[in-house]
Amino acid sequence: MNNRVGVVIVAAGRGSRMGTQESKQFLLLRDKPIFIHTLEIFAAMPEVDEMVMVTGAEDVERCREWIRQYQIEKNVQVVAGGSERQHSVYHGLRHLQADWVMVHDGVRPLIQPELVRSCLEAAQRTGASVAAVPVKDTVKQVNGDGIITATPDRRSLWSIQTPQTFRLSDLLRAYKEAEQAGFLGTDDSTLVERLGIPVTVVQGSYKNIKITTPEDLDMAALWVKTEGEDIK
Ligand SMILES: Nc1ccn([C@@H]2O[C@H](COP(=O)(O)OP(=O)(O)OP(=O)(O)O)[C@@H](O)[C@H]2O)c(=O)n1
Ligand SMILES: C[C@](O)(CO)[C@H](O)COP(=O)(O)O
Repeated sequence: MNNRVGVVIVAAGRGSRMGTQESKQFLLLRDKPIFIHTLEIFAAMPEVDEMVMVTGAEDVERCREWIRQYQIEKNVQVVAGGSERQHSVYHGLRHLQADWVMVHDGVRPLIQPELVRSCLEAAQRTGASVAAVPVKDTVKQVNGDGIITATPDRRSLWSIQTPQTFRLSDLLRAYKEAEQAGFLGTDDSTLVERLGIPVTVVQGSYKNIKITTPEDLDMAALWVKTEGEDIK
């Protein structure tokens, strides 16, 4: 069966909104670097056949060392990324031979294996999937003068997370076409949507946060799995 699953973990950003000197993916969450929590979840899953981690060129060696130190269960290729998330993902994809690819942010360490499995199952059933949660707040569109111009119907709005799961061939084509068109998106799905491929939304978790600003790290520290205690 052609169902081999590859995972690309992107962790090549600078974390400018976190405001720390150290890139946020290397900050300690409880006792270990954020990205190690993320790798451990995917590496422990039998469904995952290949793993690639993308990081800054200057961080490749220390990431390999951390991966050895924390005895990550699977072989993880560590490769250099680019100046935008989109470039980093594209670099990572080129190192996979799998049939399916799950792209996940290294700074979403609270991902749970059950959600990863739901995303994979949905993608293999429908062709493509993203994890997402319904928006809880009222969302406004605001113009450059700070004036509200529209209030979209919240019932159709979802906050998009990762994992984002696709056929590797579709995602490579989406990335190639976006690059040729000079199109830059903030997630992987946007590039696949441009090809007219339907993408299924999988109900994610409000705890699957992207650690972006300092208060996110505080929340994650409260929620992170500790000995004998689950974060669900
Ligand atoms: N050139 C980049 C930019 C981002 N990412 C990764 O994409 C994920 C989501 O990006 P974001 O939270 O925006 O991270 P940063 O770009 O690091 O944050 P900021 O925008 O605050 O600088 C992170 O795991 C980040 O490391 C990446 O691999 N390569
Ligand atoms: C892919 C993503 O996690 C979906 O929410 C997100 O778009 C990437 O982070 P950024 O802050 O938009 O760069």
